[in-house]
Amino acid sequence: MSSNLLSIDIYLVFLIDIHQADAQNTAREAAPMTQDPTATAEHPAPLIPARSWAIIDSTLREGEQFARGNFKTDDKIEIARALDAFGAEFIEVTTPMVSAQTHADIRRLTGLGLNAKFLTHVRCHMDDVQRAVDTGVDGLDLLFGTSSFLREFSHGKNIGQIIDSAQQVISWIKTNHPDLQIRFSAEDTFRSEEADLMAVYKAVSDLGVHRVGLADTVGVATPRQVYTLVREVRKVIHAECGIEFHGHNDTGCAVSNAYEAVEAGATHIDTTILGIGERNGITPLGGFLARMFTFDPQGLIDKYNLDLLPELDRMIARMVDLPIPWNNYLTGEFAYNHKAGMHLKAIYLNPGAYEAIPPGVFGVGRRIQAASKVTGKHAIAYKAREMGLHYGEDALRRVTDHIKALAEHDELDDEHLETLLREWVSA
Ligand SMILES: CC(=O)SCCNC(=O)CCNC(=O)[C@H](O)C(C)(C)COP(=O)(O)OP(=O)(O)OC[C@H]1O[C@@H](n2cnc3c(N)ncnc32)[C@H](O)[C@@H]1OP(=O)(O)O
Ligand SMILES: O=C(O)CCC(=O)C(=O)O
Ligand SMILES: [Mg+2]
Repeated sequence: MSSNLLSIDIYLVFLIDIHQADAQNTAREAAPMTQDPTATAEHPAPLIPARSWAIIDSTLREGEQFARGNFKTDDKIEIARALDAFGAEFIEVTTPMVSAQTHADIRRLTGLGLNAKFLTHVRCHMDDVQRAVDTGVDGLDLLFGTSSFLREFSHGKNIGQIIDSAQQVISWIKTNHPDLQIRFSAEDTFRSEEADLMAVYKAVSDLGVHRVGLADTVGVATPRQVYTLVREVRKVIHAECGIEFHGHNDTGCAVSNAYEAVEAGATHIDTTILGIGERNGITPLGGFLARMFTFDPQGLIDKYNLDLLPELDRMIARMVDLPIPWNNYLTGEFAYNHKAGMHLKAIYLNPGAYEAIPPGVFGVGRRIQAASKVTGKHAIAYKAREMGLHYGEDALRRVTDHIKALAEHDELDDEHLETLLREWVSA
């Protein structure tokens, strides 16, 4: 055989280089956030620290409103345990008003002794709240639609009546169940009048709710609108009152909108695993984490067991009997597929050249697709070296061109490429 065998040492050094580059990529620091009092010159604060926001995962509430979300008791327990193992701070469950079985399931879930706090999503109505308080949840997520659409076609109440109901319900909870967290959300926030919203948010904040919610119920808000409104709401509520954002994905902005909400000061973001929910769903857990990872990698690594994300996505895909989308954030089949020659040259030297987030952190691997018409000589040389083969410059050019020409007509898989490279050397 005429090729020089690449020694195992060189091969290992090469692999280690890739892993070191991954680690550097993970630990790279984002721009400093000047208003963070803990920041120092040596340890500048990340742009958006992960400790400034929490996840309210609503797979067991919004996710039950997904076309194929019909979770049985055992499914709910599996989902809750998996979210808890992942480190989700809050788990939102459906209202106990749905059925006696749902009521019993919530009690079962809250009895599991998990670290995550359970919240149940209920209408702003005494019947619902009284049914919810004996389920063992940590908090109640109240809502009332404030847009003219929902005032006219859903519940028929005006803003004054909404505030009166909120007062009755919130006062009752605070008097009778002072340990419960209370959140009040203005459903369809982004199609509501700003003056109405401010009146409602100020009233419920004065009544002592722990969080107010902004809901982009039909997925119509733009990132700039979300940013602006969160800032405005901040001005009328008490300093200790949190802000939650819930965003649908009808116009493809659910992740961007959640990010803008956090940037503007939101403290809680609603997500579901794989983004399942009414219509085409809400902010997906994985997509939101991918977005936020780039600002504070270490903060996310400290807060969550990120490498469990693929298991969460697989679990929900199995339960709703759908595949994980091929282009899903982080866990899609091709989310870390590298193919073009110019990319492959750089990726072998440092994966960070074409990856914003190291896949290993989220428990996924990358795929190098070296055999295609868009490949290049560096990729072929690397692939050959992995196999212990070495080509001179002319031979490398020729074998590369041969592979490119073949790939114009045929799909070449790894096995085919390896056979071809081996035969080329011994020919
Ligand atoms: C955008 C969202 O995702 S909001 C959350 C949606 N979640 C759900 O709907 C939970 C699942 N729902 C259910 O199981 C049922 O709809 C129930 C048990 C809540 C109510 O069932 P029903 O009594 O049969 O009423 P139905 O669902 O047909 O109508 C909704 C009722 O809620 C009322 N309503 C709507 N929003 C609110 C609110 N925020 N606060 C109080 N009442 C409300 C409506 O006025 C209507 O009551 P009405 O018949 O007295 O006018
Ligand atoms: O309660 C909320 O804030 C959100 C309710 C909801 O699912 C929505 O408005 O889309
Ligand atoms: Mg929703």
